[in-house]
Amino acid sequence: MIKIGYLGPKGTFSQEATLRYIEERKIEDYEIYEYNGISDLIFAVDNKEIDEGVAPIENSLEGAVNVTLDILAADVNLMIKDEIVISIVQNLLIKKGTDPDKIQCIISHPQPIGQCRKFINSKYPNAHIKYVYSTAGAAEEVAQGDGSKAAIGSAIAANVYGLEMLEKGIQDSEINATRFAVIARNDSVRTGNDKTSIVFSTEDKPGSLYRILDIFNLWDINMTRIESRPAKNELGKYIFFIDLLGHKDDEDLKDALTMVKRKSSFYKFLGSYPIFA
Ligand SMILES: O=C(O)C(=O)C[C@]1(C(=O)O)C=C[C@@H](O)C=C1
Repeated sequence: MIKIGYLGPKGTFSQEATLRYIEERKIEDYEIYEYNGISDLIFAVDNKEIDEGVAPIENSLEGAVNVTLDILAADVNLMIKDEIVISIVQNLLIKKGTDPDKIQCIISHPQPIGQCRKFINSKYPNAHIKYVYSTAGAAEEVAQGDGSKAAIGSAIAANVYGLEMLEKGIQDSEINATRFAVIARNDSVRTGNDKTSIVFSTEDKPGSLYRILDIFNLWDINMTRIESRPAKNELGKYIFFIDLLGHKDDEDLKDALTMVKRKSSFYKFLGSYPIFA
């Protein structure tokens, strides 16, 4: 039996991604666990409370989910064993029967607030913005409120908390997708259609990042993502997250990673896993 966790409460996009993962990978024997924050979720995998955590890692409009990247790089020794991509439609949710003109506060997770920046600025430029841990948590708060608050979240959350969808599809672009990483204590075996994630930092010398990227060029390895985050020890120092096509057991990728490890001042392997089709 696999214990799978996600960012709750019910009605989050993380729940949708988790159900999609279970269906896609035909997982039959499982138990579901809900967490109030992404960090709680990842630490629950680390301390073996659960086996796998489905955590958002990047969104096509708002970019990286920093908390997921930072914890994977610095705080745990876990791996990505799978990925799921779902389309995200954001809606403005209000308490049923309340006056939309009375909205003074918009509540959501920071990612959806960022995904709906244009909508908020044009329609509710004076609203107070309140950040909470998840879209479903925001919906729950609106359901319990006096009608002065609106949440940004999914149609499922509207349903779960009995809210009205005042405006549908309010994200800045119709194309909006979030990639979730399935975080576990081990990664996955080679399927022939895989991706590999690593994080590293380079020495503070001219051309050091270039020399690492050139390894992928020489081995003809396709890079699908590069993201930098502060190294957190000094302003101007960074760590780099890179996704590559291939599996750690592919000869070329294995050789390339050995070289990267040698040329970097910090290196951590984050897992090989099947590409979400
Ligand atoms: O709040 C939720 O519904 C979540 O599942 C979190 C989260 C995120 O952190 O990116 C997941 C997908 C969407 O991009 C918006 C919010």
